[in-house]
Amino acid sequence: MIITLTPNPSIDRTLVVTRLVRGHVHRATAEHEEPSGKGVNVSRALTRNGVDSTAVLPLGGDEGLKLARLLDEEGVRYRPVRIAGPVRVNVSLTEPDGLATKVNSLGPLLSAAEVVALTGALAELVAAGDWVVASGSLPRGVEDGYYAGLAEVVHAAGARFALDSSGSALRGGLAGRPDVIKPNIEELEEAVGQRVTTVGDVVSSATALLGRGAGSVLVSLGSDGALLVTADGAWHAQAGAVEPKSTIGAGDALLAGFISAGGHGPQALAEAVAWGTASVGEEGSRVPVITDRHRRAVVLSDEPGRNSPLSERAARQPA
Ligand SMILES: Nc1ncnc2c1ncn2[C@@H]1O[C@H](COP(=O)(O)OP(=O)(O)OP(=O)(O)O)[C@@H](O)[C@H]1O
Ligand SMILES: O=P(O)(O)OC[C@@]1(O)O[C@H](CO)[C@@H](O)[C@@H]1O
Repeated sequence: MIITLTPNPSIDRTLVVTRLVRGHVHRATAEHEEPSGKGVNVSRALTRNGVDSTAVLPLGGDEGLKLARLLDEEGVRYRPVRIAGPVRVNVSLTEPDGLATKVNSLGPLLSAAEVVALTGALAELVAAGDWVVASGSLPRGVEDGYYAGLAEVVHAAGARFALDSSGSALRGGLAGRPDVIKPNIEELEEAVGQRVTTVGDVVSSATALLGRGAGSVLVSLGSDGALLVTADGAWHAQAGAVEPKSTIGAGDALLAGFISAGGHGPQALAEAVAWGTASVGEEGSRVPVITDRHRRAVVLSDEPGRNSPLSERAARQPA
């Protein structure tokens, strides 16, 4: 089974606006809400595509009740850990071209007992052969080394551990020797302290993270697809740039696809990119149904063109 753990889940509220102007009052032309947080999105994508998954998450307050109801509506299986503080609400302001401006709330402060209960809930569920995907920011009250400790619990049970986080939570998690990590370009740069502008830079930065404990590194590159870097080599997969409706949660869909296909090797990378590409065709944090059309669009290469510039970086260069 694939278990996800999201220490800081959210309700994602999307407000569609015609054009965002700083300092102005905006009237939403449409709005919707989804149950979210990175690991929750992974479980939702797996469930929507018929892959067995359980989401472990802290739930508190009226927002926690609402999140549970939204998960029930999507048929997502979850194991709630009751906490005193309310689940956060993250807001996205989305413009017609798909560009989203996002404000993520801090989330609740977890007590020491609540943190122990969260880890305990996972420890009870995990069994040999499972994958555990731990994702997202750590709420207040949870130490930077939390994901490393979680990795130890997972490995002791004979299961494998995937980590998708950022900043000090990601850096701290490397000590637990996660089997796979899934940074995007900014998270990769932040983890190695170096700017990344070409495919070659991605490979060398990801290789540095292998040296710091990661078993493999799946780097999401936005419209350039994704790179998988392991001790055995590097592979690139891409399905061609599309006009995105929303890229929120695309990285979560990518990771869901990768783990659903076994969590290692080039074929899992190709499946991951099919899921990531399908995701950008959905609004807000909605999760996609993956079809053979998405799979056929993926081009896999075992010789990534190292001098190729990253499109998202090139787009930001001064003219
Ligand atoms: N414009 C695009 N065209 C085609 N595919 C895209 C585009 N943007 C993203 N993708 C697909 O989605 C995957 C994940 O995207 P991205 O790199 O933006 O993830 P992310 O920053 O981790 O996202 P998030 O944190 O919001 O989940 C990419 O690896 C790619 O397969
Ligand atoms: O604040 P975190 O935990 O880093 O990220 C949370 C979040 O931005 O990630 C998901 C997209 O990946 C969203 O659904 C959610 O709002």
